[in-house]
Amino acid sequence: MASHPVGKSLFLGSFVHCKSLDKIETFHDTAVFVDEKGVIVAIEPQCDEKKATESLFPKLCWKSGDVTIRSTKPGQFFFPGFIDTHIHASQFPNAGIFGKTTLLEWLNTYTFPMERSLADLSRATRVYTRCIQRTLSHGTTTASYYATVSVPATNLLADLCLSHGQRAFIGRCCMDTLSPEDYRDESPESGVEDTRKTIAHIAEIDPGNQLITPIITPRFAPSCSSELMSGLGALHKETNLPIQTHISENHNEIAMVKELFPEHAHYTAVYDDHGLLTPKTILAHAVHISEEEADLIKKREAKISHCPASNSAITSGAARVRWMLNKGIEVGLGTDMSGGYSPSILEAARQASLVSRHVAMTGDDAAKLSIEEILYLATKGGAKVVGLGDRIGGFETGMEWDAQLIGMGSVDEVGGMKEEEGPVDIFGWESWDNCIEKWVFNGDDRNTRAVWVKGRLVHERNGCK
Ligand SMILES: Nc1nc2[nH]cnc2c(=O)[nH]1
Ligand SMILES: [Zn+2]
Repeated sequence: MASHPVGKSLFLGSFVHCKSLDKIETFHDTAVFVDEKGVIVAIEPQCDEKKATESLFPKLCWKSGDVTIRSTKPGQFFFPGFIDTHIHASQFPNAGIFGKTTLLEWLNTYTFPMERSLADLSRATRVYTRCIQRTLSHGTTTASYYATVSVPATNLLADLCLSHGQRAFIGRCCMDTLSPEDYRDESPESGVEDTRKTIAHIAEIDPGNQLITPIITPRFAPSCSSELMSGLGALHKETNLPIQTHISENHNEIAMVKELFPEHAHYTAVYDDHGLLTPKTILAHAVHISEEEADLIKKREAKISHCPASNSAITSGAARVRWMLNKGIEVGLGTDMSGGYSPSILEAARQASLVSRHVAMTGDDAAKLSIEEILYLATKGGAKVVGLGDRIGGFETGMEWDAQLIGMGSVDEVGGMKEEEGPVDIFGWESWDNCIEKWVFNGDDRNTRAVWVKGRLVHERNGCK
């Protein structure tokens, strides 16, 4: 549970964030002042606790007793919270289970049965609680979630994200065809009506969508009738709520779309022709989109969630992220758990690096993504994909404090490292850039010492302050 009420906070020490796609900015001996709404109200360089409290507090009309102070220790730095632009909370128990399947077999074998079983709310409570705890512990401060077809279970996911303090987009999964008879919407009309029920529930629990926002979620074109997609397109037009779906993940899926929707120019056009391709649309995967489709996505200002671990695990393919970025398409990272085996966006970032190297090995050396680029996709890029680019993803005055404290234990000559200090060996001679690289490729949730969303402490690793 979100353990602390939000008060004023002062964060001191070292901060790292992505200034742009190709630039990481590191600042030390800095003070970041966060007000009771979780908003960064001042950033002061060359500032220690004494200067902050004696000179800056009076300017902000802050009293020392009202402020929680957190300082980095050697080897620690604050980093923006990760944004998972595509994750299925309802598939969490299946993480790591995919055998040799590819998408359509994987859906029928593992995925639909698990999702259907969460109509049992006690089971859903266990699964969703653990999913939220686990993603928070990996530094995911914002997640765009698929839930299930069930309205009560989807609303429960919204309740749990709110109570644990995780920023989330909550999608009731819409599908009315080509899915199990007992796990689908009864009709296009009921699919839209049930989506409205989740929208109404979220309006009740979080009016103003401070933390939780509904997201219109047609599962993917093969499992949605044209009527359902039109209804959801109209719902988007009426509410201006965001949309998420899957696109062009797998060759058999694409062939199916061609067969089911022969009158549309291509897969992307199916969504466009139903009013579902907009600046507020998140398209997961886009592994096999054509030049023409990418140009249409750019024209509509729709966004792409790149899910590299999933694309390798269920053998979907290698998305051409450099090509998308060169076209000016906004791209973020998704775990796509449990197509992806891991709830960690750090893992997604390193897999994005490796997948880009596989694309490079097919002849386009420029395809390789740098550390700066993958961390940008994990934070600022993701923030833009979910429509929160002006609020989260970096440390700037006016932005909200969604952050994680990263710590890497040093290898001392006598005792070595304590287990809880994490899996990254730091010898003390590395540059800051090298430390960040080592964190990205060797780090895990043991390095994520604490996590805040909108100024509230939502996770703290035991025994590792
Ligand atoms: N990866 C993935 N692709 C999908 N396409 C339709 N449903 C799904 C899903 O649950 N996961
Ligand atoms: Zn997915």
